[in-house]
Amino acid sequence: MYIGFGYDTHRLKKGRELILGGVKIAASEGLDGHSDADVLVHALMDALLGAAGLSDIGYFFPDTDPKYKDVSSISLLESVYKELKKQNFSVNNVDVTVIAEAPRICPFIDDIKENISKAIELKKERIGIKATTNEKMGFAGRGEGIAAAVVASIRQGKKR
Ligand SMILES: Nc1ccn([C@@H]2O[C@H](COP(=O)(O)O)[C@@H](O)[C@H]2O)c(=O)n1
Ligand SMILES: C[C@@]1(CO)OP(=O)(O)OP(=O)(O)OC[C@H]1O
Repeated sequence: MYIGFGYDTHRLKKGRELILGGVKIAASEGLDGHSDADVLVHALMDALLGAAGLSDIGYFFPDTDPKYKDVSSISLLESVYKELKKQNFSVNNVDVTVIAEAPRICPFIDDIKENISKAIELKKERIGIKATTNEKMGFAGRGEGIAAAVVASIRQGKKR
């Protein structure tokens, strides 16, 4: 069994859509980035790549490549999962924490789980999604951005 950790942050900006875990969330600002800036999925990809000893998302999807402009991060997650499968890895479980002062993430957790479940062939029961505010402290607390931290466990061999 292998464990990986991923962490990412993106700045909030007016005129951008807010996409978290592949779910479009109505909000006055969205996350800024070269891609769709889905901070949750970025942290998840890094956790999976880290567990597999496979570098990071910047290595696989450089932000200088026009191919990734506004790309759906869920589609990148599918590619990451393909890389893992090539090396005979399967995912045991993933545990996600989103740090956001707003909006509330709770109502979207089931849809987020659904998207992740499809992308990495993992039962929804093995996907943890949580959210916390930063109690108004720091960049997340001031509403300047959103952060996500993910722990993932993978194994080499057949899926259970
Ligand atoms: N963006 C967020 C932040 C929090 N929640 C939910 O509220 C609970 C309390 O948050 P605290 O930061 O005050 O501990 C948290 O456990 C989540 O259930 C949320 O949905 N979205
Ligand atoms: C997936 C990528 C692709 O440009 O997304 P970005 O929106 O640039 O986000 P960041 O987390 O700064 O870097 C990861 C990139 O590889």
